[in-house]
Amino acid sequence: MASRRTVAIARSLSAGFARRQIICQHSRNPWLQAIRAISTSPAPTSPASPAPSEALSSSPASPSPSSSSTPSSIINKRRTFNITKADAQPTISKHHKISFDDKKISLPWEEGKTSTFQHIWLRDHCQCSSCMHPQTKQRTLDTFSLPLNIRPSAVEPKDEGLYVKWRGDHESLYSWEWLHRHSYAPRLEKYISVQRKLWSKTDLEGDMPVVKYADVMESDAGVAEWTSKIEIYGFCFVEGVPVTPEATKEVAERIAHIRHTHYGGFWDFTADLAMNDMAYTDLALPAHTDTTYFTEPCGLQMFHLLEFNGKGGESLLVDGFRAARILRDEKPEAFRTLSAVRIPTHASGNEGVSIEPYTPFPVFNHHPVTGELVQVRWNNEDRATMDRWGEPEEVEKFYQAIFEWNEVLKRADGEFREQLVPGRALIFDNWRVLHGRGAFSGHRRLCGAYISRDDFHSRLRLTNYGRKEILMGL
Ligand SMILES: C[N+](C)(C)CCCC[C@H](N)C(=O)O
Ligand SMILES: O=C(O)CCC(=O)C(=O)O
Ligand SMILES: [Fe+2]
Repeated sequence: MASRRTVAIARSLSAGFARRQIICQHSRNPWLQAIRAISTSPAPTSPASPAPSEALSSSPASPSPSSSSTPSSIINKRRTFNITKADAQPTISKHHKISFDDKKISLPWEEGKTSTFQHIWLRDHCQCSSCMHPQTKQRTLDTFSLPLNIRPSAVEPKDEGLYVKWRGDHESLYSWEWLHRHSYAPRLEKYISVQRKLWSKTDLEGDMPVVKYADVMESDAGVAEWTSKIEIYGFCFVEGVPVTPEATKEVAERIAHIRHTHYGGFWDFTADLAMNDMAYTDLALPAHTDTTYFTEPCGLQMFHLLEFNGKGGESLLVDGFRAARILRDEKPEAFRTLSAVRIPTHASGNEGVSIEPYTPFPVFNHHPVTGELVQVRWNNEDRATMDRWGEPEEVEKFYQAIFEWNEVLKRADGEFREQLVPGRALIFDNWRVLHGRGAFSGHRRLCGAYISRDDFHSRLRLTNYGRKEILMGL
């Protein structure tokens, strides 16, 4: 645990060349203190480079058994998953005075903590309609017209919030809730958000994420339920979808516009190699995530089986975040390797298409500040030639790691298998859940679409928390 500013220089296992990354851990800032650069940490031999288990301790990939209870915010009591705040409206202390010096304002909260805000920061974040465009919510204030040493001439608590009169006469009013929410010194973590449920096959028995077509089509409350289930479980079925590509497309578009790729927008395909990709064959596809060859892989993927007259073709889902946690716990070395080694990928089966990301990415991608696992990218079929290594041992180490990862992915208790059926569409989070299908014979027609992660996230938050709540957090 870093008690002062620590700079850890981690030599990563990157395929190709020795990269150096500087990871700063600043003890006084709880946000930065959480920095755990898993993806670049060397073996946990020095105290400055935490073991993965420690580093992921607050992440969705590793809820500790004791903290796995579902927050009340996501219990589906009323069909929507409204956020609830741990606290009532924040109030300012009656016994302590708001004060300011030449640098900052100090705000003592009733709960006993005191937030300090520097003047330049506060003035720059003025919420008034001449500093922030009331319709576009963009900053219209010319930040650079402010004196860097700006100071208030008066500060006063009002019912609605903190009133500040600035030298030079501008007036600002910041609501208590906004101030509490954005307190950075210290950060006041009071707001709960959706927590994921990592699942095994048996966890899903009796707890299957399903929504009704009519609910999703009729109201945003239906979409709130749908998107939150996708967020919590990493996938969700939609029951009762009319068996046409048109109706399926409309369902997908209840979340957001479709992401076009070289496969088109909304796709509708059979095993005819219309596109040169194994998806368009009757071959088996082991668990994978799609579009690992994009700089930003598609966020959601939807499938709806329209026709099937044959044998086999069963679908497979595996919770990649749960599998990552298992690997981290059982084979930490493999987990570290796959958090660091960058795997080149490509899509080049089709004439006129040769796609690769701007840089190769590792299998496990972590939030750069919190260290939490945010994205799994894994498609062994689309892995390109790996011809950039440091030490020769890195090659063996890499193969060891992907063999161990493959073994975890193929454990029966993590595999949820189900035959898709017309009328029951499947949507899943392609950054978390891996999918596959068995080999098949006969005629099989599948349609579906991709949706970008950011568009999904926007819809998830707006339908579940409401615009007012979202804007307050910006
Ligand atoms: C979904 N759709 C049939 C359009 C394409 C499937 C693409 C599969 C590809 N190998 C990948 O991993 O991206
Ligand atoms: O055929 C299927 O069920 C899925 C194929 C696949 O992985 C894909 O289209 O991305
Ligand atoms: Fe796929």
